[in-house]
Amino acid sequence: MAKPSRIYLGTVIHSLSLGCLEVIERAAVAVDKSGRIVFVKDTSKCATTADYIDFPGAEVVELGARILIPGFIDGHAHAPQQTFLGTGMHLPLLKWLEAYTFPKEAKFSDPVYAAAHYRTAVKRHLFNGTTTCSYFATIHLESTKALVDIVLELGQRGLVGKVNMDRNSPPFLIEETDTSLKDTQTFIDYVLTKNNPLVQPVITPRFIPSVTSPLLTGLGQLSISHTPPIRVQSHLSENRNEIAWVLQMHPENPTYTSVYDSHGLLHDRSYMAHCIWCTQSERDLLQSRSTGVIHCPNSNFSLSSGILNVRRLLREGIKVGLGTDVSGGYTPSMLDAIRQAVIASKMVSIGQGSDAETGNEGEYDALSYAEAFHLATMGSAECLSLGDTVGNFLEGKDFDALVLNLRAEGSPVDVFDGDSTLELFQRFLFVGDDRNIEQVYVAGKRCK
Ligand SMILES: Nc1nc2[nH]cnc2c(=O)[nH]1
Ligand SMILES: [Zn+2]
Repeated sequence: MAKPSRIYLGTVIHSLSLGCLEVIERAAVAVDKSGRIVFVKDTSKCATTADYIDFPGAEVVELGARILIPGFIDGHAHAPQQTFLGTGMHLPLLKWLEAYTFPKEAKFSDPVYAAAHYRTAVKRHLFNGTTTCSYFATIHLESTKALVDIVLELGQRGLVGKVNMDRNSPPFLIEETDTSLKDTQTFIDYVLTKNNPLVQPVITPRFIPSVTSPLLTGLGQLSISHTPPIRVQSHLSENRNEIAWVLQMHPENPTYTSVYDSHGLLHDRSYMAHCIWCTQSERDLLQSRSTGVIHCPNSNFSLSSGILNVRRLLREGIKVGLGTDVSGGYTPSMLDAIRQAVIASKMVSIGQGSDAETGNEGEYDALSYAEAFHLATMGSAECLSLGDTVGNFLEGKDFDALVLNLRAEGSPVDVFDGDSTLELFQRFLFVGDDRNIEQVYVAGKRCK
């Protein structure tokens, strides 16, 4: 057993599998000096206190009534888009990209501007309890390197992608095919040379309309030229006009999903945002490639894209995680993603005439709070190929954790006598905010 260097005493809640929460009212969580979890013990089952606190040199941290949960994992966010968060929400995807996104992202050609604004964005995610975030940057190499440096400096766990765009883009935000591929290679080398597991590169073609076939092919080859393959993230089947455009551009492919697949971009280290309108054959393809789906409900509502049937994906054995899609979604809060995922699933359920009262395991059953929490932690971890490292408090994983205080100064949550731990937890999920997230840890290091 590794030597505990710190032992947290408090209430633990984490997700072991979809819908299966473990609650330990009085737990001891031991963390070693490299930030790994040494053990999680239910102190009520220990014969003596020596079993969980008596370790030479270990600091004991008493959390009292505070609750310890795993950090949130945002499977899809655009770091430059924090600069126009909450604006342009009256437009659908393609118009929003033209009017808001592309002009704002062009400003990130300046690495100094980029560094200042990336710092604001990363802090905001971190302070909202996002311990791991999968970021899209922009097409700009130096600025994307700056994002990597900031993620490392602030202590977050980040998957970072230099965006590729070599067609159908405005003149102020487009690359040559060769430059795009070369810069992606340089970026990957830059991140891998850091030799820090907290930050990893992701191959990030923006979406099919923005990337030519030769570039997609080059990116697919680049991904599998590494062992294990470099992760791939993109957007898939988000908006119906986008899908029609892709099918018109790629008559050689039967579906949007098969365009990615035929360029070697779908594998078990790929994850695609949205996938709202994927047909059965596309879902079968995602499942057979073990590619994950990142559900971004706020964005799907805000850009009027559609409502994903998450239950169906889960029943079909497809990996599902949650994302904010800042700023298609108007908040970096994963608590909001949890809430909106629950509401989206209820809208699907109601639309199908499902009777929520029956509780039958149907194709359209809404998500429970425990299931939505699972998607925001373990679900995203599995999509991002981080399931063995983070997502819950199993021994040997990294201690990526949030300390919740429901009685914090200015808290939006009222606490009443007799509230059970699970009632308090549900209230945090639906009513709480960053004021309740008192402490944030990534690999054992405090970042808030
Ligand atoms: N939501 C969202 N969809 C996209 N599709 C292509 N680019 C984007 C983007 O920046 N946001
Ligand atoms: Zn997005």
